[in-house]
Amino acid sequence: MAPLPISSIRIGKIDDVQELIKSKPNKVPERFIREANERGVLVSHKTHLHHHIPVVDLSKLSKPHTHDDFLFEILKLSQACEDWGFFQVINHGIEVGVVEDIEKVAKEFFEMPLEEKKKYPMEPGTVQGYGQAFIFSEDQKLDWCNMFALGVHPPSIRNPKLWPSTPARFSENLEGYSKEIRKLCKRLLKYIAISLDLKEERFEEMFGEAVQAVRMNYYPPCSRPDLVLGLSPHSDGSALTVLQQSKNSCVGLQILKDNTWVSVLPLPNALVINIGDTIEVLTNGKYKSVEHRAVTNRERERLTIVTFYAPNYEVKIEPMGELVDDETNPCKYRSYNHGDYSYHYVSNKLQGKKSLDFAKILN
Ligand SMILES: COC(=O)C(/C=C/C1=C(C)CCCC1(C)C)=C/O[C@H]1C=C(C)C(=O)O1
Ligand SMILES: O=C(O)CCC(=O)C(=O)O
Ligand SMILES: [Fe+2]
Repeated sequence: MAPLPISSIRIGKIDDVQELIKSKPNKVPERFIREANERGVLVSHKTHLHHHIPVVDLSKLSKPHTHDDFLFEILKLSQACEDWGFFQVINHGIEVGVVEDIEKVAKEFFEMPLEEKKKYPMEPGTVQGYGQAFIFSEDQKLDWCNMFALGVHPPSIRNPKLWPSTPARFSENLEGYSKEIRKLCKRLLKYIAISLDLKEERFEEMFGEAVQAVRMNYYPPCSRPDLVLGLSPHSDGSALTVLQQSKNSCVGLQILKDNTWVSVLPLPNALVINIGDTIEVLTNGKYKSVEHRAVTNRERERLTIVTFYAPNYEVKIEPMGELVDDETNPCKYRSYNHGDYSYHYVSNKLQGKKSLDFAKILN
């Protein structure tokens, strides 16, 4: 995917939030302060409600005791994808060591001095490297977050200069982790296909050599979490996203459910999965990519490791014939090439579900 034309992008000075809190722990610069309506008290008493999004036990799908157990879990999965766009998976089969190892190097990376991290810069108009993504103007508000993003698969999307030499085991741990997450995504897509009454391999066959990218998000504590956002509201452009929260993580992820921001309570050893825009389009809107955001904490830092899994850039995306009916369920999205959607997604700021307007058929 070509970088955006840099000459036209002026993004102003971007303060590194980790450095900010070292020098002025109680100061929140104007550029981080959101308008009251953006901070998101959307509705009533339910705001800040902690909620367990649906929990899917993958061992009940891979090694069910009975066929009914299998069907019950598939039903849970399909309800989660339809009603929430989010679920947590437990008993996912990824070894604790693999999860711990990636968390360790991600943490060590963010703890390095700024000069070291700046060796891997996210240049304006690109999405890989260390910095803040999705900033396209000088007056755009900033998120209270430092990011480090890398394309992982296929190798052609990698920028090897951005793979850090320190921490020493960073690349090795990321390779091992990404292989496991890739296997998990393939399994999940298989179960999602079953839940839609499609043949198991439907997505895998369609996706070709799937694109996989990782983004590590580090949210330092903020003295005024009520004024800032850790990550602006957005839906993910991927097919599936896998989010790992660091061990004993505080709450931070919120999803928009019935016009209310609902906090997701981290569960030990679970991974959070969400449906991306691509599955929404493929299922003609049956499974939803749901808007979400991250908020910060006054005392505690938070680290998340996020994998975006998507079809190959060459793949044509459109609602699947099996899920469209001209009479009862007409096509809601046009067809497009996933590479074009990726380009569109990364050329625009995070703004709720606006990116998906690219594909919507407006009546
Ligand atoms: C900061 O990056 C993102 O938030 C992001 C980008 C992912 C990507 C890379 C880091 C390098 C390779 C390209 C790709 C765009 C996948 C989000 O990813 C979403 C957005 C789309 C579209 C997608 O497929 O995943
Ligand atoms: O860090 C989080 O809780 C949310 C991250 C996220 O939504 C993303 O990286 O796309
Ligand atoms: Fe996201």
